[in-house]
Amino acid sequence: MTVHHPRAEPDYIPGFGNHISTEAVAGALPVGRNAPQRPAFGLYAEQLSGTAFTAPRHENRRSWLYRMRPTAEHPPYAPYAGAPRFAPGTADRPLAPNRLRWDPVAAAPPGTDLIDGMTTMLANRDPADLEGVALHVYAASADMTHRVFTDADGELLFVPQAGRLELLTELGRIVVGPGEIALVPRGVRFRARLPDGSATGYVCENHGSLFRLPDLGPIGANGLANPRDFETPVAWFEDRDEATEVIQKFMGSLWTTTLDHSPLDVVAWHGNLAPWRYDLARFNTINTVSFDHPDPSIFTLLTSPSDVPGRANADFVIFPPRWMVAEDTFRPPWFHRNVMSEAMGLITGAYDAKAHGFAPGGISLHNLMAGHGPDLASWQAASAAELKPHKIDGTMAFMLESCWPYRPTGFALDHAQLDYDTVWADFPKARLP
Ligand SMILES: O=C(O)Cc1cc(O)ccc1O
Ligand SMILES: [Fe+2]
Repeated sequence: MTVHHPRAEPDYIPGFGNHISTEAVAGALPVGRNAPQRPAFGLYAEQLSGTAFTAPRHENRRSWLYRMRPTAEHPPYAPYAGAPRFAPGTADRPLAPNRLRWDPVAAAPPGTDLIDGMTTMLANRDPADLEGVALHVYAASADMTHRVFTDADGELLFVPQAGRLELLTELGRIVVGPGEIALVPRGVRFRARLPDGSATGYVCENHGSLFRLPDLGPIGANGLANPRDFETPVAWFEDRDEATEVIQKFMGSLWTTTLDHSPLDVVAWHGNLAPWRYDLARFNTINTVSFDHPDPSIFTLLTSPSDVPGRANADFVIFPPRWMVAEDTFRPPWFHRNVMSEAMGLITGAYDAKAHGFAPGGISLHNLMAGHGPDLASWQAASAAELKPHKIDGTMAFMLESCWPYRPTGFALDHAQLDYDTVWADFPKARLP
């Protein structure tokens, strides 16, 4: 399919991982081959690989880009001195087995763009391992104008909490707001504009195998996130011969170089490695209609498998509005200890296991084997509740669950809530007969 796109607003092509062909200028895409001797208009053909060349066909992801200048044409990168809270490395202190929770980060001072407004909170594994994830939060108040960002360390999953982001990427433009998510593949350059003047949210950075839709097993062929609800932008480019800084995250550090043009100059592309956005309201939530609280894997939207079957490098899980109907059941999340490590964020509303202290924009961390579950107030309320059908509404939380324990950054350790353990204090002792 070739999509021509003359309109000013971004346009999108539906489907997850599809093979797409899109050109912003008619005739820019070669027909029947990827690298003709002379691409149309003097464009440069460039392959962007998201998986190894030899990955099995069903996992193989790559796109061919037709651009005004090759990416290879750039001066050396030097260390970037800005964004002091972005990718500083995790704290060089023993990792305590404590549960941690954070309030939302403060609003951005004026003039803070998305990159300088990023704060890395949690990370596991080294990006060079090609495994693990990091969780960042952002608070931005200014557009990125003459600079772009690219992450060699992994794909970026944006989870806006307030304010929309317009992501102008090499492969097209995406507008994403609270209640939606967007993914920018590893290595794709982009800049972010703020249509609402400011924006806060989360970024899940995945160093491991690409996020994919989970297998559905006995659920069947449909359900959870359906492939057709993912939207990939059509080709778009800017022809701008102005100095443009490129900030790159590479092996856990930030680097900078400056081009004499915008690298968002991809006039056409084809392939199955591309950015996308997804509206969380499209998630087909499945849950019990009898009794007991199912494992939260029932809410998996995306999974990044590890080499161990069934043990995810990272699962991106959401807790959407839903009816609770279970009979003779303690309905909120149960008390548990998990071999997986759980980082959570809250986009809006309240989370049913935490009556107080977990605010939209906040984060909680329950690393492997940390005892956690409902706080005292939630436990009391749910233990006494009349079990009629009840709609949990106006809420959206997410979990980035990983088989690798998370390490907080120094900033995160220094800003954690001091009293989180007390939410599980003073549970009444069981009374035996
Ligand atoms: O800890 C949490 O709040 C996340 C979670 C939710 C749930 O419904 C079951 C298990 C679980 O870890
Ligand atoms: Fe949990």
